[in-house]
Amino acid sequence: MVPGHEVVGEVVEVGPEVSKYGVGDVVGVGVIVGCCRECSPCKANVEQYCNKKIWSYNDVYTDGRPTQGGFASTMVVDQKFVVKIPAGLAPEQAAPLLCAGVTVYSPLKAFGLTAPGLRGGIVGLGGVGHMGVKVAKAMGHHVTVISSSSKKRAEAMDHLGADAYLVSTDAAAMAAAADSLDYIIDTVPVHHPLEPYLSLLRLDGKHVLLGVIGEPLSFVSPMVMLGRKAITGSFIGSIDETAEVLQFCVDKGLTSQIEVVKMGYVNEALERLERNDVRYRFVVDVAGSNVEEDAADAPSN
Ligand SMILES: NC(=O)C1=CN([C@@H]2O[C@H](COP(=O)(O)OP(=O)(O)OC[C@H]3O[C@@H](n4cnc5c(N)ncnc54)[C@H](OP(=O)(O)O)[C@@H]3O)[C@@H](O)[C@H]2O)C=CC1
Ligand SMILES: O=C/C=C/c1ccc(O)c(O)c1
Repeated sequence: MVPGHEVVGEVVEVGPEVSKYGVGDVVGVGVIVGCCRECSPCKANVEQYCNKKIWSYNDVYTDGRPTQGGFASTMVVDQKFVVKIPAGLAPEQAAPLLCAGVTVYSPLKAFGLTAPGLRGGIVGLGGVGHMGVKVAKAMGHHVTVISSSSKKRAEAMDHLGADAYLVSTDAAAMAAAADSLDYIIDTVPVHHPLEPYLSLLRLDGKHVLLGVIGEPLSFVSPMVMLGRKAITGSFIGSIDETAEVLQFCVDKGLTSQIEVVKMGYVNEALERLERNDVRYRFVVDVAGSNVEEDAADAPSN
Protein backbone atom coordinates (compact mmCIF):
# COMPACT_ATOMS: atom_id res chain seq x y z
CA MET A 1 0.00 0.00 0.00
CA VAL A 2 1.12 3.54 -0.66
CA PRO A 3 -0.90 5.76 1.66
CA GLY A 4 -0.95 9.20 3.25
CA HIS A 5 -4.26 9.42 5.00
CA GLU A 6 -5.44 8.49 1.55
CA VAL A 7 -4.65 4.90 0.77
CA VAL A 8 -3.86 3.10 -2.45
CA GLY A 9 -3.37 -0.63 -2.46
CA GLU A 10 -4.49 -4.00 -3.73
CA VAL A 11 -7.72 -5.71 -2.72
CA VAL A 12 -6.71 -8.82 -0.75
CA GLU A 13 -10.15 -10.14 0.19
CA VAL A 14 -13.80 -9.29 -0.56
CA GLY A 15 -16.96 -10.00 1.39
CA PRO A 16 -19.94 -11.90 -0.11
CA GLU A 17 -21.86 -8.71 -0.95
CA VAL A 18 -19.03 -6.94 -2.74
CA SER A 19 -19.94 -6.51 -6.40
CA LYS A 20 -17.68 -3.73 -7.64
CA TYR A 21 -14.20 -5.04 -6.83
CA GLY A 22 -12.27 -8.27 -6.81
CA VAL A 23 -9.05 -9.58 -5.32
CA GLY A 24 -6.04 -8.00 -7.00
CA ASP A 25 -7.76 -4.78 -8.10
CA VAL A 26 -5.73 -1.66 -7.38
CA VAL A 27 -8.03 0.66 -5.48
CA GLY A 28 -7.99 3.82 -3.41
CA VAL A 29 -9.72 5.08 -0.29
CA GLY A 30 -9.88 8.78 0.48
CA VAL A 31 -10.88 10.87 3.46
CA ILE A 32 -14.37 9.40 4.04
CA VAL A 33 -15.26 5.79 4.92
CA GLY A 34 -18.85 6.16 6.10
CA CYS A 35 -22.03 8.22 5.70
CA CYS A 36 -25.73 7.86 6.62
CA ARG A 37 -26.98 7.19 3.03
CA GLU A 38 -30.31 8.85 3.89
CA CYS A 39 -29.77 12.60 4.11
CA SER A 40 -30.05 14.90 1.12
CA PRO A 41 -26.27 15.16 0.48
CA CYS A 42 -26.05 11.34 0.56
CA LYS A 43 -28.99 11.01 -1.82
CA ALA A 44 -27.39 13.58 -4.13
CA ASN A 45 -24.13 11.58 -4.14
CA VAL A 46 -22.19 14.31 -2.37
CA GLU A 47 -21.72 12.16 0.73
CA GLN A 48 -18.77 14.27 1.88
CA TYR A 49 -21.39 16.76 3.11
CA CYS A 50 -23.27 14.18 5.21
CA ASN A 51 -23.39 15.28 8.84
CA LYS A 52 -22.81 11.67 9.89
CA LYS A 53 -19.79 11.10 7.66
CA ILE A 54 -16.99 9.00 9.08
CA TRP A 55 -13.41 10.15 8.48
CA SER A 56 -10.86 7.52 7.51
CA TYR A 57 -8.59 8.67 10.36
CA ASN A 58 -9.10 10.05 13.88
CA ASP A 59 -12.73 8.98 13.87
CA VAL A 60 -14.87 6.05 15.02
CA TYR A 61 -17.24 3.72 13.19
CA THR A 62 -20.87 3.58 14.35
CA ASP A 63 -19.95 0.69 16.68
CA GLY A 64 -17.28 2.80 18.40
CA ARG A 65 -14.22 1.12 16.86
CA PRO A 66 -11.56 3.60 15.71
CA THR A 67 -10.94 4.13 12.01
CA GLN A 68 -7.44 3.03 11.09
CA GLY A 69 -6.16 5.77 8.81
CA GLY A 70 -3.64 5.39 6.06
CA PHE A 71 -0.67 4.01 7.97
CA ALA A 72 -2.25 0.61 8.55
CA SER A 73 -0.95 -2.26 6.43
CA THR A 74 -4.50 -3.43 5.66
CA MET A 75 -7.93 -1.90 6.09
CA VAL A 76 -11.54 -3.07 5.86
CA VAL A 77 -13.74 -0.66 3.96
CA ASP A 78 -17.23 -0.57 2.47
CA GLN A 79 -17.09 -0.70 -1.34
CA LYS A 80 -19.06 2.57 -1.53
CA PHE A 81 -15.95 4.43 -0.37
CA VAL A 82 -13.52 2.66 -2.68
CA VAL A 83 -12.44 3.90 -6.10
CA LYS A 84 -10.71 1.89 -8.79
CA ILE A 85 -7.31 3.25 -9.76
CA PRO A 86 -7.43 3.49 -13.55
CA ALA A 87 -4.81 1.80 -15.72
CA GLY A 88 -1.99 4.19 -16.48
CA LEU A 89 -1.87 5.76 -13.03
CA ALA A 90 0.90 4.65 -10.67
CA PRO A 91 -0.29 3.98 -7.08
CA GLU A 92 2.00 6.63 -5.58
CA GLN A 93 0.68 9.12 -8.14
CA ALA A 94 -2.92 8.26 -7.40
CA ALA A 95 -2.67 8.76 -3.62
CA PRO A 96 -2.50 12.59 -3.56
CA LEU A 97 -5.30 12.82 -6.11
CA LEU A 98 -7.69 11.17 -3.63
CA CYS A 99 -7.47 14.30 -1.48
CA ALA A 100 -5.57 17.26 -2.99
CA GLY A 101 -6.67 16.42 -6.54
CA VAL A 102 -10.36 16.03 -5.86
CA THR A 103 -10.35 18.98 -3.43
CA VAL A 104 -9.57 21.35 -6.30
CA TYR A 105 -11.49 19.47 -8.99
CA SER A 106 -14.77 19.35 -7.03
CA PRO A 107 -15.35 23.13 -6.59
CA LEU A 108 -14.35 23.88 -10.16
CA LYS A 109 -17.11 21.49 -11.28
CA ALA A 110 -19.66 22.40 -8.62
CA PHE A 111 -19.36 26.15 -9.26
CA GLY A 112 -19.44 25.84 -13.05
CA LEU A 113 -15.80 26.79 -13.49
CA THR A 114 -14.59 24.22 -15.99
CA ALA A 115 -14.91 26.08 -19.31
CA PRO A 116 -11.65 26.68 -21.17
CA GLY A 117 -10.47 30.27 -21.18
CA LEU A 118 -11.47 31.10 -17.61
CA ARG A 119 -8.95 33.01 -15.51
CA GLY A 120 -8.19 31.49 -12.12
CA GLY A 121 -6.00 32.34 -9.15
CA ILE A 122 -4.44 29.76 -6.86
CA VAL A 123 -3.52 31.17 -3.45
CA GLY A 124 -0.87 29.12 -1.60
CA LEU A 125 1.41 26.83 -3.58
CA GLY A 126 1.42 23.70 -1.41
CA GLY A 127 0.00 20.19 -1.74
CA VAL A 128 -3.50 21.33 -2.68
CA GLY A 129 -2.38 24.47 -4.54
CA HIS A 130 0.02 22.70 -6.87
CA MET A 131 -2.77 20.32 -7.94
CA GLY A 132 -4.95 23.42 -8.40
CA VAL A 133 -2.47 24.81 -10.91
CA LYS A 134 -2.24 21.51 -12.77
CA VAL A 135 -5.98 20.78 -12.89
CA ALA A 136 -6.90 24.35 -13.87
CA LYS A 137 -4.24 24.42 -16.59
CA ALA A 138 -5.51 21.08 -17.91
CA MET A 139 -9.00 22.61 -18.13
CA GLY A 140 -7.54 25.32 -20.35
CA HIS A 141 -7.57 28.14 -17.81
CA HIS A 142 -5.20 31.08 -17.50
CA VAL A 143 -3.69 30.46 -14.06
CA THR A 144 -2.14 32.98 -11.71
CA VAL A 145 -0.33 31.71 -8.61
CA ILE A 146 -0.61 34.09 -5.67
CA SER A 147 2.04 33.24 -3.12
CA SER A 148 3.29 34.68 0.16
CA SER A 149 6.82 35.09 -1.23
CA SER A 150 8.69 35.15 -4.51
CA LYS A 151 10.54 31.90 -3.65
CA LYS A 152 8.28 29.63 -5.72
CA ARG A 153 8.10 31.83 -8.83
CA ALA A 154 10.37 29.68 -11.02
CA GLU A 155 8.79 26.38 -9.97
CA ALA A 156 5.29 27.78 -10.51
CA MET A 157 6.00 29.23 -13.93
CA ASP A 158 8.59 26.83 -15.34
CA HIS A 159 7.63 23.49 -13.80
CA LEU A 160 3.91 23.70 -13.03
CA GLY A 161 3.03 25.80 -16.07
CA ALA A 162 1.36 28.77 -14.36
CA ASP A 163 0.79 31.79 -16.59
CA ALA A 164 1.41 34.49 -14.00
CA TYR A 165 2.77 34.82 -10.46
CA LEU A 166 1.86 37.42 -7.85
CA VAL A 167 3.37 37.96 -4.43
CA SER A 168 0.41 38.76 -2.19
CA THR A 169 2.30 41.52 -0.32
CA ASP A 170 3.31 43.32 -3.54
CA ALA A 171 0.56 45.96 -3.46
CA ALA A 172 1.44 47.45 -6.85
CA ALA A 173 1.36 44.10 -8.66
CA MET A 174 -1.86 43.11 -6.88
CA ALA A 175 -3.46 46.44 -7.88
CA ALA A 176 -2.39 45.95 -11.48
CA ALA A 177 -4.19 42.57 -11.48
CA ALA A 178 -7.49 43.97 -10.05
CA ASP A 179 -10.75 42.75 -11.66
CA SER A 180 -8.99 40.07 -13.69
CA LEU A 181 -9.99 36.68 -12.24
CA ASP A 182 -13.13 34.55 -12.54
CA TYR A 183 -12.25 32.54 -9.46
CA ILE A 184 -9.74 32.11 -6.68
CA ILE A 185 -8.91 28.77 -5.06
CA ASP A 186 -7.58 29.76 -1.64
CA THR A 187 -5.56 27.03 0.09
CA VAL A 188 -3.87 29.10 2.81
CA PRO A 189 -4.17 27.27 6.16
CA VAL A 190 -3.81 30.32 8.42
CA HIS A 191 -5.64 33.59 9.01
CA HIS A 192 -5.15 36.03 6.13
CA PRO A 193 -6.94 39.18 4.93
CA LEU A 194 -9.44 38.41 2.16
CA GLU A 195 -9.81 41.89 0.71
CA PRO A 196 -6.62 41.94 -1.42
CA TYR A 197 -7.83 38.74 -3.07
CA LEU A 198 -11.46 39.86 -3.48
CA SER A 199 -10.14 42.88 -5.40
CA LEU A 200 -8.66 40.51 -7.98
CA LEU A 201 -12.08 39.05 -8.83
CA ARG A 202 -14.16 40.38 -11.69
CA LEU A 203 -18.01 40.51 -11.80
CA ASP A 204 -19.53 37.31 -10.34
CA GLY A 205 -16.08 36.08 -9.35
CA LYS A 206 -15.86 33.35 -6.73
CA HIS A 207 -13.43 33.06 -3.84
CA VAL A 208 -13.34 29.40 -2.80
CA LEU A 209 -11.89 28.76 0.65
CA LEU A 210 -10.22 25.36 1.04
CA GLY A 211 -7.79 25.96 3.89
CA VAL A 212 -8.89 25.01 7.40
CA ILE A 213 -8.65 28.20 9.46
CA GLY A 214 -9.74 28.20 13.07
CA GLU A 215 -10.35 31.93 13.45
CA PRO A 216 -12.88 34.27 11.89
CA LEU A 217 -11.97 35.88 8.58
CA SER A 218 -13.31 39.35 7.84
CA PHE A 219 -14.09 41.71 4.97
CA VAL A 220 -16.35 44.71 4.46
CA SER A 221 -19.57 43.99 2.62
CA PRO A 222 -19.01 46.33 -0.37
CA MET A 223 -16.05 44.11 -1.26
CA VAL A 224 -18.55 41.44 -2.31
CA MET A 225 -21.55 43.67 -3.17
CA LEU A 226 -19.68 45.74 -5.75
CA GLY A 227 -19.07 43.02 -8.31
CA ARG A 228 -21.62 40.48 -7.00
CA LYS A 229 -18.73 38.38 -5.77
CA ALA A 230 -19.13 35.21 -3.73
CA ILE A 231 -17.05 33.84 -0.89
CA THR A 232 -17.64 30.14 -0.53
CA GLY A 233 -15.93 26.93 0.51
CA SER A 234 -15.63 23.32 -0.50
CA PHE A 235 -14.75 20.05 1.21
CA ILE A 236 -12.81 17.32 -0.61
CA GLY A 237 -15.12 15.79 -3.25
CA SER A 238 -17.56 12.95 -3.67
CA ILE A 239 -16.60 9.39 -4.49
CA ASP A 240 -17.97 9.97 -8.02
CA GLU A 241 -15.81 13.09 -8.41
CA THR A 242 -12.81 11.19 -7.06
CA ALA A 243 -13.20 8.56 -9.77
CA GLU A 244 -13.62 11.38 -12.28
CA VAL A 245 -10.50 13.28 -11.27
CA LEU A 246 -8.42 10.10 -11.46
CA GLN A 247 -9.57 9.54 -15.04
CA PHE A 248 -9.16 13.26 -15.82
CA CYS A 249 -5.52 13.04 -14.73
CA VAL A 250 -4.93 9.95 -16.87
CA ASP A 251 -6.62 11.57 -19.88
CA LYS A 252 -4.69 14.82 -19.51
CA GLY A 253 -1.40 13.15 -18.57
CA LEU A 254 -1.32 14.96 -15.21
CA THR A 255 0.94 13.84 -12.41
CA SER A 256 1.28 15.18 -8.90
CA GLN A 257 4.71 16.26 -7.67
CA ILE A 258 5.58 13.93 -4.82
CA GLU A 259 8.36 12.63 -2.62
CA VAL A 260 7.99 8.94 -1.76
CA VAL A 261 9.34 8.06 1.70
CA LYS A 262 9.39 5.04 4.00
CA MET A 263 7.67 4.79 7.40
CA GLY A 264 10.94 5.48 9.21
CA TYR A 265 11.02 8.96 7.66
CA VAL A 266 7.55 9.99 8.84
CA ASN A 267 8.66 12.16 11.76
CA GLU A 268 11.16 14.05 9.61
CA ALA A 269 8.51 14.40 6.90
CA LEU A 270 6.15 15.98 9.43
CA GLU A 271 8.85 18.41 10.52
CA ARG A 272 9.54 19.33 6.90
CA LEU A 273 5.80 19.84 6.32
CA GLU A 274 5.78 22.35 9.17
CA ARG A 275 8.70 24.18 7.53
CA ASN A 276 6.83 24.39 4.18
CA ASP A 277 9.70 22.25 2.82
CA VAL A 278 8.08 19.67 0.55
CA ARG A 279 7.38 19.78 -3.15
CA TYR A 280 4.48 19.14 -2.77
CA ARG A 281 3.26 15.96 -1.10
CA PHE A 282 4.89 13.13 0.81
CA VAL A 283 3.65 9.66 -0.05
CA VAL A 284 4.52 6.97 2.51
CA ASP A 285 5.34 3.57 1.04
CA VAL A 286 3.98 1.42 3.86
CA ALA A 287 4.25 -1.92 2.04
CA GLY A 288 7.86 -1.17 1.14
CA SER A 289 8.77 -0.20 4.71
CA ASN A 290 10.18 -2.50 7.33
CA VAL A 291 8.16 -1.16 10.24
CA GLU A 292 9.91 -3.26 12.96
CA GLU A 293 13.36 -2.19 11.75
CA ASP A 294 12.27 1.45 11.50
CA ALA A 295 10.85 1.35 15.05
CA ALA A 296 14.10 -0.14 16.38
CA ASP A 297 16.12 2.63 14.66
CA ALA A 298 13.89 5.46 15.89
CA PRO A 299 15.16 7.68 18.77
CA SER A 300 13.59 6.54 22.05
CA ASN A 301 12.66 10.01 23.53
N1 LIG B 1 -11.21 21.78 1.99
C1 LIG B 1 -10.75 20.53 1.95
O1 LIG B 1 -11.45 19.57 1.65
C2 LIG B 1 -9.33 20.29 2.22
C3 LIG B 1 -8.63 21.20 2.91
N2 LIG B 1 -7.31 21.03 3.14
C4 LIG B 1 -6.68 22.10 3.86
O2 LIG B 1 -6.11 22.99 2.89
C5 LIG B 1 -5.01 23.66 3.48
C6 LIG B 1 -3.80 23.51 2.60
O3 LIG B 1 -3.39 22.16 2.58
P1 LIG B 1 -2.02 21.77 1.88
O4 LIG B 1 -1.96 22.34 0.52
O5 LIG B 1 -1.86 20.33 2.07
O6 LIG B 1 -0.98 22.55 2.80
P2 LIG B 1 0.51 22.95 2.46
O7 LIG B 1 1.16 23.24 3.76
O8 LIG B 1 1.11 21.97 1.53
O9 LIG B 1 0.33 24.32 1.63
C7 LIG B 1 -0.21 25.49 2.20
C8 LIG B 1 0.37 26.68 1.45
O10 LIG B 1 -0.22 27.85 1.99
C9 LIG B 1 0.71 28.94 1.88
N3 LIG B 1 0.87 29.67 3.13
C10 LIG B 1 0.77 30.99 3.28
N4 LIG B 1 0.97 31.37 4.53
C11 LIG B 1 1.23 30.27 5.22
C12 LIG B 1 1.56 30.03 6.58
N5 LIG B 1 1.67 31.01 7.49
N6 LIG B 1 1.77 28.76 6.96
C13 LIG B 1 1.68 27.75 6.07
N7 LIG B 1 1.36 27.93 4.75
C14 LIG B 1 1.14 29.18 4.33
C15 LIG B 1 2.05 28.33 1.43
O11 LIG B 1 2.15 28.60 0.05
P3 LIG B 1 3.02 29.84 -0.47
O12 LIG B 1 4.43 29.53 -0.08
O13 LIG B 1 2.78 29.81 -1.93
O14 LIG B 1 2.48 31.08 0.19
C16 LIG B 1 1.86 26.84 1.66
O15 LIG B 1 2.64 26.09 0.76
C17 LIG B 1 -4.86 23.08 4.88
O16 LIG B 1 -5.54 23.90 5.79
C18 LIG B 1 -5.55 21.73 4.76
O17 LIG B 1 -5.99 21.26 6.01
C19 LIG B 1 -6.61 19.98 2.62
C20 LIG B 1 -7.26 19.02 1.92
C21 LIG B 1 -8.69 19.06 1.72
O1 LIG C 1 -12.82 20.88 8.10
C1 LIG C 1 -12.48 20.44 7.04
C2 LIG C 1 -11.25 19.73 6.84
C3 LIG C 1 -10.94 19.29 5.63
C4 LIG C 1 -9.73 18.54 5.32
C5 LIG C 1 -9.84 17.39 4.57
C6 LIG C 1 -8.70 16.67 4.24
C7 LIG C 1 -7.48 17.13 4.63
O2 LIG C 1 -6.31 16.49 4.28
C8 LIG C 1 -7.37 18.27 5.38
O3 LIG C 1 -6.13 18.70 5.74
C9 LIG C 1 -8.50 18.99 5.71
